[in-house]
Amino acid sequence: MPLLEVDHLSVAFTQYAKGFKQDTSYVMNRLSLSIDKGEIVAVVGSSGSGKSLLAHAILGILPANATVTGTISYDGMELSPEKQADLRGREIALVPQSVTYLDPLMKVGAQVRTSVRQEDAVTAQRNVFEKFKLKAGVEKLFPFQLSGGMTRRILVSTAVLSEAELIIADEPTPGLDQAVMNEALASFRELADNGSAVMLITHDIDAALKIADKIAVFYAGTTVEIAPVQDFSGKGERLRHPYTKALWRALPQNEFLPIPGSQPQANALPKGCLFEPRCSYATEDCSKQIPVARDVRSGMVRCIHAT
Ligand SMILES: Nc1ncnc2c1ncn2[C@@H]1O[C@H](COP(=O)(O)OP(=O)(O)OP(=O)(O)O)[C@@H](O)[C@H]1O
Ligand code: NI
Repeated sequence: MPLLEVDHLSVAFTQYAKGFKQDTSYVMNRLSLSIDKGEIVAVVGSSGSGKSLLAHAILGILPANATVTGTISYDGMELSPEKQADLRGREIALVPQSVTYLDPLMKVGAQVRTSVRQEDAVTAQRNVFEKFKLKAGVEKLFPFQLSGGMTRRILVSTAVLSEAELIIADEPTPGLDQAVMNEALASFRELADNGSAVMLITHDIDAALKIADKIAVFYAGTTVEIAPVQDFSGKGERLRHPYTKALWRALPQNEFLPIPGSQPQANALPKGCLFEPRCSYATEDCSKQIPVARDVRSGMVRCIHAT
């Protein structure tokens, strides 16, 4: 049984437009994803594809104007808002994408120690700070005295020390130098190897490939493919979805070929396959309806042509 199971999750936002008119945009559509204990699933996809929304939906911290349908189960139990509040920060830890999550009025050392479960919180905190090259004096600083990179290292330290069962890291590496970034990635791998489940949200496919077991590819609010990391090799022959293949070929070390066009906006989604307008393999059937998620070669794909 997976530790986390997201099934047919949809999120819509209702906003008041001019006058009393309501405007609803469907930003996440029937998204399914699961993570086992001991596993790292990397979530990749362009800006606005719904990665942070998924993280916030799992933690139960979406804004009040969001309407959610579908289910999120944790350890076999469907999550309710009460249950989410109970698990948050204890069993489920978030490394937030925004660095504004720290308490501005509390010194960072003390702040990080509130999530430590071990007996000697001070020693545990100091060891992790040292690992992430945060100097001895840093624990006495307030959040406003930190650089962006330092703040991110502190957020990662908090998650590492929490010993949470599920760690959701939303873009944890921007602003980190190569050595610290490798240290952070290694820490996530270590947490998984010790039995936690890790969701790593990132733009950095290279980083994802270094430590993840599976890669989930998001496009316009849904997963178009979930593939084992091993499938990201060669010319991408083993990948299932044309978008994933295109992402792989767009990497500098491969052909560096960009994909023409752009991801559709939530209020103007195509009727059929969301990638159809940009897909070089598209046929007439592709624009008829959204392809269902299918299991193909120990992965998942939403493309009627995938084999
Ligand atoms: N409170 C909100 N009201 C309306 N729309 C929202 C709200 N929050 C997010 N959205 C929309 O939901 C979509 C997905 O946003 P999300 O933050 O999940 O993207 P992302 O994949 O995390 O992007 P990035 O890589 O830039 O972090 C975007 O189109 C965004 O504009
Ligand atoms: Ni995001």
